[in-house]
Amino acid sequence: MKILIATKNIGKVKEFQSMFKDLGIEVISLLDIKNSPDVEETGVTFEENSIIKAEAICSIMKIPVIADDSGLEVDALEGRPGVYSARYAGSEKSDEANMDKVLSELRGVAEPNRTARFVCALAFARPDKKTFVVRGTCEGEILSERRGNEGFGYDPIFYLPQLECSMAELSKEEKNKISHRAVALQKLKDFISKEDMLWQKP
Ligand SMILES: O=c1nc[nH]c2c1ncn2[C@H]1C[C@H](O)[C@@H](COP(=O)(O)OP(=O)(O)OP(=O)(O)O)O1
Ligand SMILES: [Mg+2]
Repeated sequence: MKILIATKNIGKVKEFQSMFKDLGIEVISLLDIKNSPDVEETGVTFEENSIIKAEAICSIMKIPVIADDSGLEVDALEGRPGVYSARYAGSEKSDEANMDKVLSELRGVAEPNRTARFVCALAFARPDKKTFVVRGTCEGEILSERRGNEGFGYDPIFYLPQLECSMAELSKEEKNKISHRAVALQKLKDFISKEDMLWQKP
């Protein structure tokens, strides 16, 4: 079985591949499809954007699609960069420039006020069915400099107090146990298996 993830972010694709491996499900993405469209993220919430991306690609491809809209919410910045996380420092979508911008905006902010969370909305769109959307979060703090080389995006500046390391210091397997994406995907799996049980009722 194959599932299409409506994303062009290689970091997300690798995490989904790893998280679906145990189910024997092969993950493909928009990076495997020639001339796949860029869907504009016009929503104001993660949920809205994930639904827009999933439904746009589902209506073109006519197969079930999962889309991920995710980002970083920093409390001292009133929730920014939020849904603008990917384009925070400009439309060219640079992880390095985005991290630099958050670090400089938080310069001088003391540790107890550097709380933040990663948020992930996953929308599951299917032809002729109602789209289902879930949210997962992961709480942490913003470091004052980068730590670690794993993961992608804002991982090097995101500190996990319980684990006493940054998200970029975790292996892929460790990140996929605790991340916002893993929490959301578990909710989606629960939904899909419940639905399966309903179908199987005599
Ligand atoms: O686990 C994560 N670890 C670190 N950073 C993360 C993570 N998850 C999302 N992020 C950041 C990356 C990007 O700045 C934004 C997502 O933006 P978002 O529009 O959902 O994704 P994207 O434009 O890279 O790819 P696409 O829209 O094709 O799925 O949040
Ligand atoms: Mg995007």
